[in-house]
Amino acid sequence: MKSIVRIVSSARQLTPLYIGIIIGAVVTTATTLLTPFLIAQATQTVVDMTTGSREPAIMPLVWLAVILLGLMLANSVVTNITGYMGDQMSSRIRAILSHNYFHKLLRLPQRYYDSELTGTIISRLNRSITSISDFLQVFANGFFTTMLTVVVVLFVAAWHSPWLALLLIVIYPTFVYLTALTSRKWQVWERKKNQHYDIAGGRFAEVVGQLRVVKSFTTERTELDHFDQHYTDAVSLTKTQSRFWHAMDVARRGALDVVFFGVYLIIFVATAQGRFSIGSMVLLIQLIQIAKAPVTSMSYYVDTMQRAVTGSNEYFQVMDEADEPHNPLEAADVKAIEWVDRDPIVSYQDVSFGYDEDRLVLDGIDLDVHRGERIAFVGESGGGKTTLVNLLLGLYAPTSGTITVRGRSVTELPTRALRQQIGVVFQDATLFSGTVRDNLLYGDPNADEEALREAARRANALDFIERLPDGFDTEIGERGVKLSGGQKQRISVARAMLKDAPILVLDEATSALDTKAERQVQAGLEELMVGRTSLIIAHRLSTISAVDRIVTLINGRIDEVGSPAELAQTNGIYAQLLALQASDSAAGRKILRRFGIIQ
Ligand SMILES: Nc1ncnc2c1ncn2[C@@H]1O[C@H](COP(=O)(O)OP(=O)(O)OP(=O)(O)O)[C@@H](O)[C@H]1O
Repeated sequence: MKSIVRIVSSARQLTPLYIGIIIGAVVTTATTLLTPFLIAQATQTVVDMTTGSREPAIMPLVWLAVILLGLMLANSVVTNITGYMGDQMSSRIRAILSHNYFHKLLRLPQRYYDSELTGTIISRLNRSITSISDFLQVFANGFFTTMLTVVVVLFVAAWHSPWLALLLIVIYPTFVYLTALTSRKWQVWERKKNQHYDIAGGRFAEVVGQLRVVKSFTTERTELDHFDQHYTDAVSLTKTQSRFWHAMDVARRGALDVVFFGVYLIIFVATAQGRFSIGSMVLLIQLIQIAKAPVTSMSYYVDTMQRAVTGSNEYFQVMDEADEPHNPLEAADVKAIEWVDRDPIVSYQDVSFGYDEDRLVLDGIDLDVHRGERIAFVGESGGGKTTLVNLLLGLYAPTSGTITVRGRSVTELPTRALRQQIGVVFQDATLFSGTVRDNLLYGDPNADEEALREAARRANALDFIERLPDGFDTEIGERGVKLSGGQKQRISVARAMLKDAPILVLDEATSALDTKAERQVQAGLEELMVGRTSLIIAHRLSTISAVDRIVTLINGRIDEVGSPAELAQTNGIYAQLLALQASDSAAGRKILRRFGIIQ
């Protein structure tokens, strides 16, 4: 319940709508509640006229009918105005909650995503937000109406008979108590069901995103079976959950029916004994009918509320995760940062790091990268090359030691300012759906047509872009599926070119390309590296033969640092890999593969 209060207060700007809906609901209820009084009045008038205790006349009855019409019309209008406000509230609350959730996800550290599936994150968002907005709408429309109805019915009942009122007073809390008793158990099942939906949803998104892999391994059936299993489990949990809920509901309503039996009995007997007039009887019966509605719809309220409680708990579980140390959405005043532009531009000082507490991936790394230098990392696959770069980008903080960029510690720099200094070309050219232009503008949203063309030209991409059906405006599909590997890479090189950062990280992708495509991408990369400091994660010995220095890593430690010519002579990893590449033996290829040098 606390979490629902948190949700409502996090959307405080909707207060006028909340109030409008409450007022609307109260007016609607008032018009509904006045109707029985008028009908009772009309009934009594007719009875009095037919029994001769009043002069027969049409006009009083016409007036009563006209007032009834007025009430009904008012009811229709106000109901619809309230409905309109309810729609507004629910869509705005959806917008606010979704914004906050996405905003939060963009601020969460990389570590959070290491153990979460994208599909799970999405299905959790949809479920929690739908349940919360549904509840708020039901609550705003229903709660105050119910309270008002209950109060009016109790007063009118007490006016006629204290026993009647007493019976009714017992009903409401008993019903709420019985419902709450079953609710806790219901929620446990609901959480379990949601876990199944989340796992299935997570896998679903992963499979759809990598359908080529699934098709090539012909695992469609297995994937579908796993998916179905989660839904089958959820269905069987629902059976138990729903059977329990409805059995309890029968018990609750049964108890209620007994009480109403008593209420009706009192009314009938009292009227027969002449203690209530016919008009009073008609009034009371109608009011009891109205009073019954909130009690029976209470199950629905509680049901919606339960979903909202579970949903909002899940929502806040994400919202309460710790952010990245520096909010990457904060517009950092890059100009205000005092960079120390002396050599080295990047420095690792005794840096150690492990993703898990008990295993170091990097151990005591000391390395200075000089301005304008090209430096390549060579090491066994899983040896920590990407991790070195992850730390540089501030995606993870070193366990110990310091990394500086332009003289400033990475962990102390605003994330935005740090990442604006570093351009990255990822191994799997990570493009987005949309046009070629959209993807290039990702590097610099303000780039003009000329700048786009120039970057594309230098990245060796202009020719093929111009041959695309709509040139720069060609849609490239999800993650760029409509382009070849080499084309995607060249666009991602052009994108990095437009970002124009002084430091470059190249996670070499050329190993996945054929020789021609590799040459084209390599030419683009050469252009990109001009005038920048480049850190290259090497997957090809040929492409790193021209770097300034090579760093070899063994077991998370630096083994050797030197120029390609120097290292070719030392009999270290690099020299051995060169020799293996020349020999072309099967054993040699295996080792090269281990070093990620060949596929
Ligand atoms: N997000 C992560 N969570 C836990 N462990 C990780 C994570 N990323 C990498 N590792 C582990 O850290 C080690 C170093 O990984 P890293 O990606 O830095 O290697 P690499 O040298 O870049 O490998 P490759 O050349 O194959 O890309 C590996 O043992 C890997 O299993």
